[in-house]
Amino acid sequence: MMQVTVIGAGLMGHGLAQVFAAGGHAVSVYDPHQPSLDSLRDRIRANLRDLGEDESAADRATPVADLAEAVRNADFIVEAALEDLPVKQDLFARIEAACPAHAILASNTSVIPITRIMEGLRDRTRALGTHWWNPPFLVPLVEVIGTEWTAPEVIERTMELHRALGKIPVHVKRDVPGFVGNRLQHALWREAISLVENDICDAETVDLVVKNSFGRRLGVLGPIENADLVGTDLTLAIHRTVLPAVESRPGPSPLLEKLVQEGRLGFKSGEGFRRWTPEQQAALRRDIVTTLKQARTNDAARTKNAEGRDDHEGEASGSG
Ligand SMILES: NC(=O)c1ccc[n+]([C@@H]2O[C@H](COP(=O)([O-])OP(=O)(O)OC[C@H]3O[C@@H](n4cnc5c(N)ncnc54)[C@H](O)[C@@H]3O)[C@@H](O)[C@H]2O)c1
Repeated sequence: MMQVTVIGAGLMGHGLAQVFAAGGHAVSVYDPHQPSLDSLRDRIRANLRDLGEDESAADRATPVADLAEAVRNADFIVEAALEDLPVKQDLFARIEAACPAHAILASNTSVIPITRIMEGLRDRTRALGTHWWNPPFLVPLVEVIGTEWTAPEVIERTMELHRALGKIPVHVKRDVPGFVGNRLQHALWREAISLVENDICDAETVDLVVKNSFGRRLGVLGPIENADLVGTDLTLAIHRTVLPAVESRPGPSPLLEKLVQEGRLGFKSGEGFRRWTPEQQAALRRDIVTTLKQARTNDAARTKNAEGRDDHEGEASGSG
């Protein structure tokens, strides 16, 4: 078991601390905002209760108000503070000055290149990105992003650490903005917003289309699998017609800029592209958690079935 430090006790930080603690690690959590530290264990306990898991894992997460103390004995440090480059650069400089020489340093940034965050460090071979998804205890993927300086064994040890937690770590070979997941996700959002901006359909229709068509399959059929399934020849024919027509603007949509200028910020103001009552917001949040929990149950059942098949095959070949 390792000594893990999580920097930032917000939405992602408390969830990461929960997963490491549930995995048996001792976890220190640093945040400069004392109320976030005070509520840390209660938030983790509430999540574990909701998942039907052992709440005592929360006791392995220790809030620490001093950064140097939080990282002093760490083997693995992951930062989940604000999505702000100077804040992250400053944090890693202070972390490097106080942590052991063997500790691995990771950032959970959503889209900022890891190279930019880690460029000022003395030892950049032990620094990398680990990009989790919200909620961290229900979404399995963690993108592990190396820079040109990251040592291969640091990538491998980080992949192994997350695999042992039951996560699905993937190695992103080049440190590009948005890594893999957010590039794919925001390519879709760009087109979604463009369809509304160009009055091809309304905002509600975009969501209805995605949720009731290819969105239904996405959990079991990735885009590359799908291209192979229908055939690369059909995919090529479709791309020749569709790609010249889809949005290719290199910056944000003017419609998105306008919404933000007008204070139409989505859930937090009650209106964004669409209007949202508090009841609708609560219902959507509930649906997300219910669906993700169901997906987790399905994953566990699939793994159990696969193990059962392996045992059976083993028996069959053994007796054959
Ligand atoms: N929210 C998501 O879905 C999501 C998913 C993946 C990655 N991320 C990334 O994870 C990071 C955290 O996001 P979040 O959604 O948890 O944000 P959040 O606002 O919920 O939490 C950020 C926390 O950082 C703390 N903080 C502020 N300044 C700090 C400092 N100098 N040192 C340490 N902690 C500090 C704040 O007090 C707060 O508790 C961001 O980089 C974000 O882009 C977010």
